[in-house]
Amino acid sequence: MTAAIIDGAAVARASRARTAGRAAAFRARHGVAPGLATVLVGDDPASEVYVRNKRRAATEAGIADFHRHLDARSAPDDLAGVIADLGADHRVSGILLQLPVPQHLDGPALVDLIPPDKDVDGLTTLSQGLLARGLPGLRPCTPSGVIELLDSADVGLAGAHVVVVGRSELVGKPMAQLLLGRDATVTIAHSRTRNLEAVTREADILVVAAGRPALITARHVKPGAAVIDVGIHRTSHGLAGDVAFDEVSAVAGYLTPVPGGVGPMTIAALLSNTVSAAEIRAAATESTDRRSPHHVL
Ligand SMILES: Nc1nc2c(c(=O)[nH]1)N[C@@H](CN(C=O)c1ccc(C(=O)N[C@@H](CCC(=O)O)C(=O)O)cc1)CN2
Repeated sequence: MTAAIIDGAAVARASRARTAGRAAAFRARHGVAPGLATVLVGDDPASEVYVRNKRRAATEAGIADFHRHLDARSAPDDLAGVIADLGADHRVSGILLQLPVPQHLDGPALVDLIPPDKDVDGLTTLSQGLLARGLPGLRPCTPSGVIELLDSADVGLAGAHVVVVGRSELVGKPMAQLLLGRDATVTIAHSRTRNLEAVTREADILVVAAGRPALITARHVKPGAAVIDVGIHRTSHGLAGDVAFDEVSAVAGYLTPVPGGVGPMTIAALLSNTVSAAEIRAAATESTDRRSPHHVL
């Protein structure tokens, strides 16, 4: 068997085109574009690439760019001030703090300073709680992108056994919650899981976000399973994922490549969340205006 390769770059392009249409409609109706603020602290080269790509994709989709770049030695208060300013700025629909932040800063605490209605990364404690409760809210980008990839390939989720390898706040945990919301049977495996191979071989769908290059080999995969590789590593041979692509493609039914798989979907989901945040805020403002005494008169 040779796996069908799920082309994340193509699915992301289609998603971004839909988002651009929504951004144009928003602008036509409200006279202002949705705005995305990217906050980068320090000069980690990979983070610089990701933020540059996010800003370029946002601009191409008709989303206004509000970027802040802070020195690696910035104090927590400096960052808190920047986030507060962006939170109060009506032109800014969404704010993201690029992760990881330098070690002396508390990333989760800083993320929690982002106002919930501008949390386009879906990473604040409130957004994650809403997701866990199945309530409406902005969802984390990479897990949303994975769901969109699976849907694009018509891989059924309801009743499927999905094994998620990795338990990070960024991917593993919210991934499991989103899958539960789609009626999948979900197992989370992690670095302390015994006999990983036996666990992953049970999966109809295997989502790997372990942060270890080539962790998943052909032996870990049930024939015909869908394998989604969230990992991204810069190796001497170029970019690679958590999945040994060549050998797994001989066993799996579906497989995502690295690059060109989940990564582009993360950015597509971010843009979609940004326009959603703008739409939700505008609708809330309109309904407040309708209830104000001026409109009654
Ligand atoms: N605030 C956040 N920080 C981080 C997130 C996140 O979702 N929010 N995720 C990752 C990194 N990330 C987004 O920031 C990200 C990673 C990879 C890609 C991507 O498009 N990858 C390309 C290859 C690009 C390259 O490196 O040359 C691909 O896989 O094809 C986009 C976004 C950690 N931090």
